Amino acid sequence: SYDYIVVGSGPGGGPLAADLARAGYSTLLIEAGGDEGDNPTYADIMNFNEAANDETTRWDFWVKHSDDPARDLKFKHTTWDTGEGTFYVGLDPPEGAKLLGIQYPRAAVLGGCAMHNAGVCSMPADDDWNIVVNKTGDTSWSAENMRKYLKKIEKNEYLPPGDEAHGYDGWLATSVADNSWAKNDSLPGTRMLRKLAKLTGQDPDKAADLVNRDINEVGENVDETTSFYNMVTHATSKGKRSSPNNHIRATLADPAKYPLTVKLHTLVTRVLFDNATLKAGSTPRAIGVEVMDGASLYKADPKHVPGTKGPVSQIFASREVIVSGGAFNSPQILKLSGIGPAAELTKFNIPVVKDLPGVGENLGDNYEGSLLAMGSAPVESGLITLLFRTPSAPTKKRNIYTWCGAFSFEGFWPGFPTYHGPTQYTCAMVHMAPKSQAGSVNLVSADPQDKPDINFRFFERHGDQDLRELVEAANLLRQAFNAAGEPAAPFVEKHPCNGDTDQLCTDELQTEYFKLQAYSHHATSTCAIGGDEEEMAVLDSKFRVRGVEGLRVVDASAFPVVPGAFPSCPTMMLSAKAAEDILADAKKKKKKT
Ligand SMILES: Cc1cc2nc3c(=O)[nH]c(=O)nc-3n(C[C@H](O)[C@H](O)[C@H](O)COP(=O)(O)OP(=O)(O)OC[C@H]3O[C@@H](n4cnc5c(N)ncnc54)[C@H](O)[C@@H]3O)c2cc1C
Repeated sequence: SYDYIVVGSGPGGGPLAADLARAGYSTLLIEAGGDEGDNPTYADIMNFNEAANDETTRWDFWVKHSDDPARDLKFKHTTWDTGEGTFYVGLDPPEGAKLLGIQYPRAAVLGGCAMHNAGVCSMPADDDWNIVVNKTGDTSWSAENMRKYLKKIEKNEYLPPGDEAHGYDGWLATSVADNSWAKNDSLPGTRMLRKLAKLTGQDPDKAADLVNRDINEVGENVDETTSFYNMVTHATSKGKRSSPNNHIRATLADPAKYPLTVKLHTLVTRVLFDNATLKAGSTPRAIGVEVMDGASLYKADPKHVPGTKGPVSQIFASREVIVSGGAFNSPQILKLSGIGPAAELTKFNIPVVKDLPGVGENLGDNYEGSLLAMGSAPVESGLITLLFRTPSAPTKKRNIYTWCGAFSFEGFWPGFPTYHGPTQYTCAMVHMAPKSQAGSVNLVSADPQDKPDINFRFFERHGDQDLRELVEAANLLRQAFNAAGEPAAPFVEKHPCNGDTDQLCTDELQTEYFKLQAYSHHATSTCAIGGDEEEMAVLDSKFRVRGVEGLRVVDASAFPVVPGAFPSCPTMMLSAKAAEDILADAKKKKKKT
């Protein structure tokens, strides 16, 4: 038995387990994957695409983008199982191929998806934190207060010490790229940068300095500021990935001081409750978890061998169980444990412990799309990172995070990305603050090895508006391409408008393109924090599962709305906050006894 059991070692659960152990509590961290911290595919941040494709850790979720199968079949990276041990990706599958869906990779490994992601570290808009204050009245969620958690975890390697907005002694290294290329006026990329400056109301002569601006700065009207920035990554300045894996390992390195135990290759199948608390009129109390031991037991793992099971056992926690399986797995674990919409649980003969209709609902994600064009010659340039607001955005806040460079990024499928040749040039776009969070994660059975059914229902609510904003962004970015000048220009666009076949690049054509081809990889909000009066609230502001004792959810599923453009660093901040909240409760309980 342990004081705490944490399920899942990603940005939500990993740092939390380490922090609880560092506070002296015996903590068990259970992770379905292994530890690849020393594997260069994961340790070197530049290998992020290889990492996301790697079978060692990959969990494949095959998701839907809508309730309309015919619409989803038009997604050009729809993936099929050929039955011959290979995938077919595209619109014209071979006969007999079995439809899998749209790939949504996750990493089952110590450190979670922070071990295969690109490491982009970006603060959300203040409103994305403040919404929790507005919903729950808990002022500890104010953007101002949340900054202290970045300061606590960050080991900033890109600003001189003393910057009030940042931390320098934490476990999470942050760094930026060398953007000195922008000072070279003869580069095609620099000419594009200057053009983009003009298009977005910035001074072209200041662009070479602005590309070094701190994207995680604080200040007046930051969220309304259109500007170039330097992209921050959670990696060291030497290119080594920094993630919860580092914090966990550093904690394990001193077992005499920190009582942390990590159990790898273990699938948590459900949360256990004290039977005495399951009677009518009592509040159910979580007392532990049931686990199945073994690697590759979950069917999202491409290495899973059908029919394989592992020995099942029970592990107990004297204080609390914390579920941190991520936006797909946390709601699945809760539902398998009897916490979720009663009708869905009953359908699968799962005894209802607590009827909570919000579990697995409210799934949100940023819409992503890209403008890809082929130059006439390779485009010499570094990355241009720009945050801007498109004209029809309903608030004054910037709504697009874009990064442009000589790469291609068109979403996810087995073997992504496509290399289009040395002249490829892309502006990748993250559309922030999506106005629809109508997605869901639903059980397909009561079998914990099964993957759930995941449907994002893209553009279901206010979709026309979000699509308009994406088209506006593409129209603006397109104007910068040919500013590159010869020999890089002229460019032939591949999408959203296909320069080889489309006579006219209309807004209608682009709207249709983004509606069918948008993709995403920042899923959140399926066990959302909400106010006492909100029927769909799953958690209170202290991460406690409503109506249950001894159980919290701490990961990206707790955010009521998608936090800004990139959720990894915000989730690690949320984790640090959860540790503080849990330890404060533990202190209170100690005083009482
Ligand atoms: C390809 C890709 C690239 C990305 N790039 C970026 C980026 O550059 N910047 C950014 O900010 N965000 C990025 N993200 C998103 C970001 O990494 C996630 O939002 C973040 O990792 C979420 O953290 P989490 O703790 O909620 O979940 P996860 O990171 O998914 O961690 C959950 C952990 O729980 C484990 N687990 C799940 N179920 C069980 C179970 N039943 N038993 C035991 N263990 C279990 C999993 O194995 C996993 O390790 C990317 C995501 C992907 C997929």
